[in-house]
Parts: sequence; C-alpha cells; structure tokens
Amino acid sequence: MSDEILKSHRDAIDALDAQILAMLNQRAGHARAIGELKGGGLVYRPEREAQVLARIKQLNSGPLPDESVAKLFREIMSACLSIERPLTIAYLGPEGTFSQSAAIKQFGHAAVTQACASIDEAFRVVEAGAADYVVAPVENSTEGAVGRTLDLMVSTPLKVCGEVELRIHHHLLRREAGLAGIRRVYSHAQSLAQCHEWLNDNLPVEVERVSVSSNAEAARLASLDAHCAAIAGDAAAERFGLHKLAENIEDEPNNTTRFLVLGYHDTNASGRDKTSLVMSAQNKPGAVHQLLSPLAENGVSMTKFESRPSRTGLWEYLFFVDIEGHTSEARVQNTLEALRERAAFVKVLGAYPVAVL
Ligand SMILES: O=C(O)C(=O)C[C@]1(C(=O)O)C=C[C@@H](O)C=C1
Repeated sequence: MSDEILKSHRDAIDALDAQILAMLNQRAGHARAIGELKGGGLVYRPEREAQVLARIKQLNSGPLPDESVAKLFREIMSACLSIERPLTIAYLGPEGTFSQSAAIKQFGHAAVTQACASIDEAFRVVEAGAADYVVAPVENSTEGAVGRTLDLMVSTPLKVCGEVELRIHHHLLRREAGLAGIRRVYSHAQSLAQCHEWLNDNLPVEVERVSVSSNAEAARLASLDAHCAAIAGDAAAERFGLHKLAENIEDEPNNTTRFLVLGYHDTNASGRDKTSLVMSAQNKPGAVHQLLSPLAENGVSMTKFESRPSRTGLWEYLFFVDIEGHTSEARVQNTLEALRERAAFVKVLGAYPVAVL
C-alpha cells in the first residue's frame, strides 16, 4: 500500500469527521429545542425513536450493515436525549447483568443505569419516582416466562412503553488464560442449564458447577480465585477484566431474552406496535377459547399467550396476551371492548413499538 494513497484516505476521513461532528451538534441543537418545547414534561418518546431507527435502516445503502448504523443512531439519540434530560434506568443488578445490557441497548450509553437487588426493587424505585424507567426480563426462548415480572405487572401503576430483545451469548470466563486447573464453575442456574452440553463435553467431570444469584456475581467470584471460572456474558467479562476462554458456549444458538421497559406514561402509536394485556378466565371448559374469540373477529393477531395461576383465587388463571396493534386503533379498541365484556378482569399493560434493534 502506498503511503500517499493511505494519506489521501485519512485526509478524506478527517474532513468527513469534521462534517459529521458539526452535523451531530446541529442535530443536538434541535433536540435541545424540542426539549424546551416539552417544557420539563416527558422527554423520552419511544415511538419516535423506533421511527428514527426504522427509517435509518431503510435509508441505509451500505457498506455499513443496517444493524451497525442503527446502533450508531441509537447512541446519537441517547446523547441528544441526555441534553434534554438524562434518564435513570433501574435494572436487576449487579453491574454486568444481561438486564443492564438490555437497558443500554434500549436507552444507549448516555442513560444512567441503576442496579437493583431484585426485580421487585427495580419496579419500586420507578414507582417511587427515584428512577425514570425499569427494564425487566419477561421471557427467555429456552427457559420460558419470568414469573416475577409477570406478577409485578398485574399490580404496578407503570405502563409498558417498549420491548428489547437481547441475544444471550454465554462465555467461559477466567482470571487465568487456560482451561488447566479449573476446579469450580460459577453461574446462574439458568445459564448452567443453557450450557450443560458444552460443560459435559469440555470440562472434566470433577469440576464443580455452583449456581449463584446472577452471572455478574459469578464473574465477580471468578475474578477473586484463580481456580474458579464463570459462565457469563460480555458485559460481565469486561466489568471484571476476565479472559474469554471459550465464546458462545450456549447449547441453543438462538437463545434470546425479551425484556419490557416500563415507566409512568402511555406511548403514542409508531406505526408498528404491540399491546400487552393481562386478563382472567373462569376455570371451565371452553372459557379460554371464548375469551379469545374477539381477537379473530377483529382481525387482530396474537404474538404471545402465557398463562399463570392467579395469586388471588384457587384454580383461577391469568392470561398474559400480546396482540399486534396500538390501543389508538379501532380494531384494538373493539377487541378490548369485547374482552372486557367476557373477562372478569382485563388490564392493558401498555401499547408500545415493536423492537427495532
Ligand atoms: O423527537 C423528539 O421528541 C426528541 O426529543 C428527539 C429525539 C432524537 O434524538 O431524535 C430524542 C429523544 C426522544 O426520545 C426522541 C427523539
């Protein structure tokens, strides 16, 4: 490669960087002006963010992949929003958990993330106004529903205003560089289960598997003892400065966790939305079928159905249902009206944009 050609490309990059910088600040100036128009009210607009990201992906003609440009714009909006007002996001800690990664995926790095000891506490700090939003895991593609989040959603005054899908990649992490001498592997019970085959195939049988409260806690423990390893994700590896001895060791390659974002407000329609509901049905034959028939009658598709025993009455069930569409649409309103006539209890948990990233 000739030095001259290299220099000409770097000069071009310098010139473009100066333009990009000037444009970013122009964009931030508009965001600040919008912030002033909002007059100290609601600054975070998930429907607008979803539209911005979807449009960027559509406009993109490469060579950068759609996902990369969307991630860059995620961070640009995060920085713009933080000059309107910085947001605080509560999540199930400690630092380095997948919940924290989900919070950053949704709000970008300019948001302040606040680790909480439990999902209950994360809801409570937002309900009490000590944080703006909570990001809580609701289901995993291999392990199923997160019951505690579902239970909390039944009674919280908070509304769902977004969803985040996070691919879960587990790595074997350790302070030392090689596999030799590992006596114990720490991880959350779910992650040990999700990497069961890999552990059987790659570590001696005498290596003890110890379940702890979170993957981040596992990484912390592994960082203290040269004979221990942890199974955890990238954020925990970074947080505790551990080597990745083996990457993506989950047995199921499409392992994904879905998180919900909840805050104290409703969200306008973005054009591609979902509505989450919880309702009760009587425990008698055909009750569920009868309850759900208004969906088909109004041409509304169901994207999720999860049943859970109600904690109020024996043999009564709650049904968590996600439907396509927003509560401002007539077909969704008609469906809700019909559901309210049939079910003893219906609560709209929130209407929000379908995940774009
Ligand atoms: O459009 C707005 O309401 C803005 O505040 C601007 C902006 C952006 O940077 O594009 C920032 C934050 C909002 O959550 C949505 C979009």
